[in-house]
Amino acid sequence: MILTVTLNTALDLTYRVPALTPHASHRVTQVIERPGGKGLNVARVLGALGYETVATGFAGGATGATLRDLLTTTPVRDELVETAGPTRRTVAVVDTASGDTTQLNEPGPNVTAAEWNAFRTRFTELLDGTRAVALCGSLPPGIHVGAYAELIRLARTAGVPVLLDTSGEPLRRGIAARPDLVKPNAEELAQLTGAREPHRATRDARRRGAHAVISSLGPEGLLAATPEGLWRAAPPAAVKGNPTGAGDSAVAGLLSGLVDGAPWPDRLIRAVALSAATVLSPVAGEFDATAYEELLTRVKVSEETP
Ligand SMILES: O=P(O)(O)OC[C@@]1(O)O[C@H](CO)[C@@H](O)[C@@H]1O
Repeated sequence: MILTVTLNTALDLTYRVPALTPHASHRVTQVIERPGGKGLNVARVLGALGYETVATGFAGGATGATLRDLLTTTPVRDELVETAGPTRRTVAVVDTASGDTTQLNEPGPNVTAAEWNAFRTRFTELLDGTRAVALCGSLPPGIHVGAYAELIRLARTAGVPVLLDTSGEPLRRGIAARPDLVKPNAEELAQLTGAREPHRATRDARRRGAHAVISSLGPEGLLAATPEGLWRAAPPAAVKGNPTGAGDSAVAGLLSGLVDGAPWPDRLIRAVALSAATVLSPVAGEFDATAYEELLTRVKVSEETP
């Protein structure tokens, strides 16, 4: 079983408008509602690929109830812990004319110390029988910045490989707890290391404690610094669409490769193919299955000199 953690789950709304203009009023031509937050997207992609997947984190209020209702329509097992505060909403506004997406993320509920303790107990129980765990997304208010570092230590004690995908101070502290994998994007990596050049930033992030660092370079694919070598993986051509959730699908690809014991180049091919196939689908947490199968044969991986 693969476990995903989303401490700040979200009811994701995707709005499509003909053309987004600042200071103007818009008619929304399409509304899509999905259970979201980065870890839930990862879980939904893994579930669609046929992996037994469990999602934990927090959910509360009317938005939390809707999110949990929607989750029952997916293969993902719901192990979310109830909060008194309501789950946030996020809005992705897709501009049909330009193809660009604008993202608006609410901060999330104020999680209490008692709720955090209940979550930690559930997380520790779930680690028994878990083959890999992913910790994903922002922290809701009330959760301490070292929360991911704490969960990484619990996973490591239980002998479960752990992947971290977050940003800012939670990423800095999390890396120091020595996760097996981190997947920052180029901007998050630059903020963490102060280095803009991707090779330098990726190597620097590894020195801070992560066993392997997979940096997403947007349409240019992934750069991976691992104990076995340095690789670059890229899609055959840039894909146009909604990039929301592309990074989460890359995480799903990396986790599927990890639990299958696939070599690094294969893991990267899956991650890039899933990521591109997600850009081609209208919403995060879903992918174009036909494009995915085709991309698996066309993603290019090259070994780089350190
Ligand atoms: O505020 P966070 O947790 O960093 O990001 C939340 C979020 O924008 O990320 C996903 C795309 O990766 C969306 O589905 C989701 O709601």
